Amino acid sequence: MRRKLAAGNWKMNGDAASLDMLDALAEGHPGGLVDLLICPPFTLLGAAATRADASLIAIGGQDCHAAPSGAHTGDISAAMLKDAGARAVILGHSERRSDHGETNDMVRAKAHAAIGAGLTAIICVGESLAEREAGATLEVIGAQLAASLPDGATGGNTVVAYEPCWAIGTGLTPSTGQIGEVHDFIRMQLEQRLGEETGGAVRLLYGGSVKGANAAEIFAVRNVDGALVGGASLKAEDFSAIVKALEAEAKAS
Ligand SMILES: O=C[C@H](O)COP(=O)(O)O
Repeated sequence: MRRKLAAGNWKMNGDAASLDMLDALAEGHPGGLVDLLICPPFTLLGAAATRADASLIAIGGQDCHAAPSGAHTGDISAAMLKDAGARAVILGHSERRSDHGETNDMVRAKAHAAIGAGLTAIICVGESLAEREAGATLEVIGAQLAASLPDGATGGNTVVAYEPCWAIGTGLTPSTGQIGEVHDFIRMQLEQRLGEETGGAVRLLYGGSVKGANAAEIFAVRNVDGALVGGASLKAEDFSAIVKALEAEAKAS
């Protein structure tokens, strides 16, 4: 049985006052029915980890460098994330792929660094609108997954997030049928590559305009084990509505 995971990606948002949401989130969800992860910007990571220390909320980074240390101005290593209190790191988000030209090979190298440092690697994949309209979604996702997935991936060290680029921050979401098709496909690819047991243990998150209003129907889709949430993870109230829907699904399944 895969534990469900609600992960929040604050992207380039938030300041010290934003950390108050961690207290509210912990207070609203004390039971540990699902896993909770918040990924603030690097500047808030240490403070967030300290603030969340007494709660069941894990803190994660939004990126790391593939090298363990060295002359890489402006970058952060996986070990530095770990040292600051992170337990996971998002890798290959479409905004990193488009803003910074990150390739599948780079994502895979970063994932090896993350796992080596004891972090869970959250590998993001997703098609553009043009790719979906061209009927190439599964081909694109399959290629990204094959080349980005780290060697030695397990349910313990790797999570895969499906985030269609056209659904991120737009208010648009794929139909539940479209989400199910991609998640079933990713599950099949994972089982083929890692074996049924290990491939079946890797959690699959959906990301892209998840809100309290659409969370329940998305979480009911087979092979959706939770969400990677952007905008709606900044406020405790918004994120909590999503977590409640995931808790309800966890209870039902
Ligand atoms: O990492 C999160 C995703 O990019 C989703 O962002 P969003 O919930 O603001 O659409």
